[in-house]
Amino acid sequence: MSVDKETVFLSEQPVYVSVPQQPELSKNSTENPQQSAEVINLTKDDGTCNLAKENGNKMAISDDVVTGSDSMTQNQDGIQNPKPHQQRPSKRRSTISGGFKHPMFGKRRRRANSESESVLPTNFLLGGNIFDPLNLNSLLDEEVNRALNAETPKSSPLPAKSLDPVEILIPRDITDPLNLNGCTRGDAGIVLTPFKSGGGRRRHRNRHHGGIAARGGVGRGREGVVGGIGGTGSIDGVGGGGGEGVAIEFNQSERCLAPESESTLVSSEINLQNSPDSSAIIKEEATECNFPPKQEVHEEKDSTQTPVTHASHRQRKRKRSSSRSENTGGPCWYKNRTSEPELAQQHPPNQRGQQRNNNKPNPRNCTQQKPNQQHHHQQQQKKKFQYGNYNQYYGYRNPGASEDARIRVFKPEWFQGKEVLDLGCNTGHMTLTIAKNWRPARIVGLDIDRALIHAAKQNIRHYLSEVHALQARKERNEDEAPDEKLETMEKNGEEEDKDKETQSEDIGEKEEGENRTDQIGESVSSPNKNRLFPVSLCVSRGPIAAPPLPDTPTLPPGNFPSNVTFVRGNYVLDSDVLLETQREEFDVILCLSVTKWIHLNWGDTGLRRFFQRVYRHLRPGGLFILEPQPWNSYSKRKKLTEAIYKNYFSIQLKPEQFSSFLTSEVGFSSYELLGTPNSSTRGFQRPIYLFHKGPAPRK
Ligand SMILES: C[S@@+](CC[C@H](N)C(=O)[O-])C[C@H]1O[C@@H](n2cnc3c(N)ncnc32)[C@H](O)[C@@H]1O
Repeated sequence: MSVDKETVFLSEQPVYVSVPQQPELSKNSTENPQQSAEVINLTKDDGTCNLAKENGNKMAISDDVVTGSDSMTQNQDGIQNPKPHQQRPSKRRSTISGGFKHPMFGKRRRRANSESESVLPTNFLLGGNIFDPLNLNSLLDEEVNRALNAETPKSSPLPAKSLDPVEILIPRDITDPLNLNGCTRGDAGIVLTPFKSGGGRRRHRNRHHGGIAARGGVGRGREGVVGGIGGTGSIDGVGGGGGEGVAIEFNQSERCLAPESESTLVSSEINLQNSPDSSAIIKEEATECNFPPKQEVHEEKDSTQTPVTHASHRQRKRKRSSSRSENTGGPCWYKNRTSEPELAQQHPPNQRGQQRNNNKPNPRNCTQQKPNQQHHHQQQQKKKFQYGNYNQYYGYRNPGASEDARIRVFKPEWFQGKEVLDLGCNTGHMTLTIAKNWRPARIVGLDIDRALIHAAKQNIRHYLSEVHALQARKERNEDEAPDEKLETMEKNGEEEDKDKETQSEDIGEKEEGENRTDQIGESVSSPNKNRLFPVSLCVSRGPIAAPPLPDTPTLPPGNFPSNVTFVRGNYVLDSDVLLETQREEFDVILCLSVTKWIHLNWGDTGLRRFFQRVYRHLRPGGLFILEPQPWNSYSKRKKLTEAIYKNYFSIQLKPEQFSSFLTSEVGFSSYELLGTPNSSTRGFQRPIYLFHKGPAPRK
């Protein structure tokens, strides 16, 4: 309750009120608790007002303090206290404007119905009283508040302050807090909960990480098989010295999608949750040629559109920080959560994070790692990517899921209707782009890393969903009744006109207008509107599952996705003898940014064998597309494993000698430089060569 605002002095004389400055008030009120106490007593604990009882009906109500020599006395401390005054009840008091007039005193308004006596409220909350029912005075000043509310009526207690932090939900896009513009820009609909990192709203691991794995998480049941593409041909080589040395079996039909279940979930985690380590290393790799550090990507992609491993900047950041919190002894719940330990083990914290941790022992650490354990951990971590098997490779290579610039130096006719092998396909984005856009009769993505192959298989569905969306749009345009078509055209025209007024004349303008109309049609007026997953559900439930893969027999051969297969295997054979068994099988073989890893892991011998196998694997007239990493990029990776270290120092066949080796020793008839495609990360800007295998010799 407030002293200054509600000070009530009882006097025989009318009291006049002035308004002194606030600081004095607060001083008085705090320095003279006695005075306050008297005033506080005006309201009983039970909330009833005692004025009438104690002082009859004589009182003055001041908005501040009663002043005037006759109205002030000095107390023992020399502080002026107002003299008690008797007051004539009927005389209207002069108060400052807005001051409270006690309904019982002063000039009363005549009531129409004199029978009904006014009934004063007796119960107040939050420190309020009859003079300041809402306890607004407490807002005036911290000190005043403290003094005034030192004691409040029992019936009107102050609320106990909650110790729980207030949860604040911050929309990703402040200009579109409800994400009405669509679930674009990554996980735009996800809100942050700054205080409750451990609880509250948490990212659901299988829902909205964008991309296929997330969709896979939503999908149920067994997926269809991607056309029996494994086919009849055979890459019957035997797994080589590195990796798991598993033979590549092309004889069986390869199931392109694992049954949707745990494996899908694991995959999504691998790609979207637990990849900080990988990204850190890729980043290093991209910068290892003395290039400036990679630009951070701020563009966020539609979460429903972002395939696995096209992790957005924000996702990566989050991952990095989650990894960091783990490294720095984050809360124990992380490790205790079911399924997390396995993942944590799969993707151990990055080295830098651990070093940070070494310096600052964290008392919250659940289990402190011993130094040699940590060393082991680091070794494990390094081994993890010893083949360049980064699981966020494309996120860094093509930030924001942008187009892979390398595709521009390729010609569609090299692939159309051809049999293609993509060596070291990683999560399959290049493979899938070619499969979808250029319709090779068959394209096989091969990688040594099982998890990457699994992710690549999941990514088929993502690319397929794009195809479906395109088809749906086409169908809709065809289905549209003439009237509707006209309407749409009118709408288009209106939009374009508006655009023209406000935008500069550029060619993208019209396309944008059309797109928007498409989207409007899709979500509002289209008969097929239910094909589009509503934005609100995207936000609340995560993106819709990508379409399941169709059954092979229903698809014509060469059509996407029946033309694509992913296979796990090591392309480096165990011995040269095995080369003899290699049959011609492909028209085109891609080897993009793989040679360094072959070279480091298997040395010159392994790389030579690798090239020999490629040559033998190609049909006459075949093409070998090669993007080698430069020699100066090798040194940073030389300490990954002992074998790599040894190999690094024994390498004689440097990348700049590859072309002459391939033509003079392996047998390629000619080669050409296709170009050095631009990359936002200069470390990825590498020359790409095309080697020709000569035609079959005439018999
Ligand atoms: C740096 S990534 C390049 C990815 C892809 N070719 C591109 O540039 O778009 C290298 C890939 O080669 C794979 N790899 C390394 N050694 C391999 C081998 N012996 N056999 C098959 N794949 C291998 C790695 O797992 C990794 O995914």
